[in-house]
Amino acid sequence: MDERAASDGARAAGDIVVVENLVKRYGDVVALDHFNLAIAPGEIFGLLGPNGSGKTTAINCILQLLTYDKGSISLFGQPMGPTRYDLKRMIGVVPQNVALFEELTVRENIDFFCALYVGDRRERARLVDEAIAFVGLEDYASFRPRKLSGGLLRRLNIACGIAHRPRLAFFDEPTVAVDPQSRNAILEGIRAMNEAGCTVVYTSHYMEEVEEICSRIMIMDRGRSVAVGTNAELKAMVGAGERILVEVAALPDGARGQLEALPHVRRVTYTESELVVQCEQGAHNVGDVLAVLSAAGLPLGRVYAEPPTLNDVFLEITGKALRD
Ligand SMILES: Nc1ncnc2c1ncn2[C@@H]1O[C@H](COP(=O)(O)OP(=O)(O)OP(=O)(O)O)[C@@H](O)[C@H]1O
Repeated sequence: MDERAASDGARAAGDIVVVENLVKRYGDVVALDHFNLAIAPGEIFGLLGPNGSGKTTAINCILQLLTYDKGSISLFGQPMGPTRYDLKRMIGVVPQNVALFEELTVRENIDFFCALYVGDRRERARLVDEAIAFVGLEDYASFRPRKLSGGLLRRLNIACGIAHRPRLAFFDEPTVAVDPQSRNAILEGIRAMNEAGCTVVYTSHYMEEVEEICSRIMIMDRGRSVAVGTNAELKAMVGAGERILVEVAALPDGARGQLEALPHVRRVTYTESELVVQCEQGAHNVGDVLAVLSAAGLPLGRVYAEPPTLNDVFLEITGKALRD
């Protein structure tokens, strides 16, 4: 992995994806607003942002599926353009919406997409077998898509996108509406692909997934990058620490004021019998919080502390939650 100053997302020599000052408008809507992105070979790079933040638009511009108003894109160190089939051949795409042929079986669907890249029939048969095994669809190879559950369809969609063994693969929200078993299979598959040398760009609005598999993460909002770094760097960037949650039937103003006055407390919220105390990084305030509540004579329910999440980072930077 490269040693760039991770928080600024600046480009480095040898980057496999470089996007500079990309602007994309749909009429009056600015979907990408001077968007910059730099990804090193070997990364699993996460694009995390709420619905409408511009993730799909960014990917579709990079792939030249959309025209854009301004900016430049290079892939594998070369300028990308609509007719750069030499570069497109090295790319795999798993689109957000499942795109398959209903009249073809699982194996035939994968073979169809793989044949767009690989002419040799024998080599293709091997690649298709590997892709089927890779997504765990061995028992369904002769099924037609209508016989498959949502999770299995997603796995087939992935196999179609990666059977030709791309050097760079884009996954656009591949786990939306899938069961936990398929979700795990998808994430494990992406990890295995990456370990075999494929650079991965992964979009999601699920922070847990991005935290789990990505080497670096860009947080997007309103068509812009608002922060870039490793999971730990992003959390350190905003100084968010543990969050203490306490079930308590009431929170009198006096107790609230005392909690807010504790030295490392950043924010106190109370809704529907749940008190949430957001602390600064490195602060361990559970004892202090409980002391205030006990002194106020408040009977407590469950008490637990959570480490900071990327939602806390998003909240600190944008003032709103990643998922409303
Ligand atoms: N074809 C289109 N015509 C008009 N506006 C569009 C079109 N596609 C996207 N947009 C708008 O551009 C912005 C970015 O959308 P985009 O789909 O790229 O976001 P996203 O982060 O991928 O969201 P999601 O997670 O919902 O896919 C949004 O405001 C969206 O409404």
